[in-house]
Amino acid sequence: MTPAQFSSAWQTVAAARTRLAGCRMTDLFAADPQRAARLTLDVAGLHVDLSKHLLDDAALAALLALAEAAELPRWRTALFAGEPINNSEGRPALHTALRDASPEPILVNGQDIKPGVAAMRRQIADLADAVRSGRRVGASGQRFTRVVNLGIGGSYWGPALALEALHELATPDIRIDFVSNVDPAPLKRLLAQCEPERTLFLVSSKSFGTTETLYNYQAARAFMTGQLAEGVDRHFVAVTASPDKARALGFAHDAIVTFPEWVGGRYSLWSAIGLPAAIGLGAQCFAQLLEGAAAMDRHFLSAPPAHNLPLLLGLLDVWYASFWGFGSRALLPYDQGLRLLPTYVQQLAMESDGKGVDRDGQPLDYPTCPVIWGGNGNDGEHTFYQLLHQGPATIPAEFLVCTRPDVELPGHRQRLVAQCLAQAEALLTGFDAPDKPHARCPGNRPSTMFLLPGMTPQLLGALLACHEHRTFTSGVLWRVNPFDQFGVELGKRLAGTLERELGGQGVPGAAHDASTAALLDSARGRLGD
Ligand SMILES: O=P(O)(O)OC[C@H]1O[C@](O)(CO)[C@@H](O)[C@@H]1O
Repeated sequence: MTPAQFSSAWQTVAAARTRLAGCRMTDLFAADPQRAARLTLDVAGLHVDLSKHLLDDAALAALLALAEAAELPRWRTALFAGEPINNSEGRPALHTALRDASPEPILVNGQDIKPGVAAMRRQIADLADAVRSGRRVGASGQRFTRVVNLGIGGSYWGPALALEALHELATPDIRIDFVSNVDPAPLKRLLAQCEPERTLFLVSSKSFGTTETLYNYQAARAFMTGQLAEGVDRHFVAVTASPDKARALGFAHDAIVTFPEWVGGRYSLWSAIGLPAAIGLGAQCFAQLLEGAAAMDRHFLSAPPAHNLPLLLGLLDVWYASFWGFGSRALLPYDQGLRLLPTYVQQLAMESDGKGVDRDGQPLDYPTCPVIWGGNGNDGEHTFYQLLHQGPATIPAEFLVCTRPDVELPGHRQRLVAQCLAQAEALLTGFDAPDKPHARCPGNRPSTMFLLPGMTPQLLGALLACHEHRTFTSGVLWRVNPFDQFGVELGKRLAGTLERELGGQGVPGAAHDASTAALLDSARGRLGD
């Protein structure tokens, strides 16, 4: 791609946007009876309707041309081949290799990584089986009935989401808990409830340098040391890409499960970070999750662009954020088990594409990642949908509902599906009330609809991989590096300084703005009480 080609393709999309300024989606449907069918895809078990979007064929063609001009096919090949596309950190982003069952080698620095991946998968399966079967027990010989994952961000959301989404498949014999943040209350409450002899802690951190996780580890370790006469080590396993740091904290070689540095934190569910899910759901179920993701990988690699689900979703994300100026996107699962999906995607998309400079550090002159937000769709109807329907801003919505047989509580699922479909219809068609402006819904608000036939490990894997690849697609079009996250570092550094100051230590060179200095003084007095 030359900058001129890219810029010309960008201008063509901008012109399409200008042309569609007053377009009504209902007119697009009226002009093309096949629109719904043409813009609905069935991929890896996901049935996805993309027809309710502010997009006609010419605009779609312009977006597809922009993807070509941004060299999306070349970047996609580079992603899967393990090229160091995370250029600021000089490494590949090979989450796809974690679920690739093909025999072809993938070389990183001249070495085939596949045997290492296979060994990690065996280690995950062995540990999960050992805990579930009671082969691995605590210091007093008792089976583990509770596993506590200490980890945050990517070392938390993925396994927590998988366990909630697939709760029907989880063993009732082992309770899996997560403690992520450094707020003392959740860990204290959990420690008060747990039976130390039957509790296993997983200390999950790619870097093994994340303060929240290390604080929680130290507290949990101190608690267990006070409770058990001996054998505390048997109750802690480190899951990390930095085994040296775990060893430095006293973890023995056989108490460390490692995964490769080239797995990004927010892409790490498929690695040993998925261990809580493998223990709760079983190794076979975990393997099926990876199979589903691999099916989406194959689709993303091989489907023609106009029928490629993650690619089209990524294009729509760019279309709305950069060309229409829509500043947020709502994820609305009508499924209690997918309660954490918006948060998971929030980290995935916002930490990946929330950038203001391109891969080479040059400032961008267009908006990139919108704010991703959302929550359970049915609860949302009674909480924030008012703003979706009548607020002044357009917020593209993404609905998801499972259409499995209505047998759990007769009538409930049918009603749930009806409500989900109704909201998308209402956003599209709106409601005219000439004499009552406060009752008028403008409509013409875009949405995507995902129908899933149920919730299985394969479907969940495909869904999450779809979000990964759409995030990658939009990142390529925005020309950002989706695999670093330097923006989170500044706050961590400042917190280190403030923490020492709150503790009464002087920090040479520390200087604060007047507001922070005053707050520091107030807080210092109160913390000391
Ligand atoms: O797994 P780690 O290294 O503890 O990091 C936790 C999270 O912190 C982040 O680095 C952001 O601070 C995320 O990218 C990551 O998922």
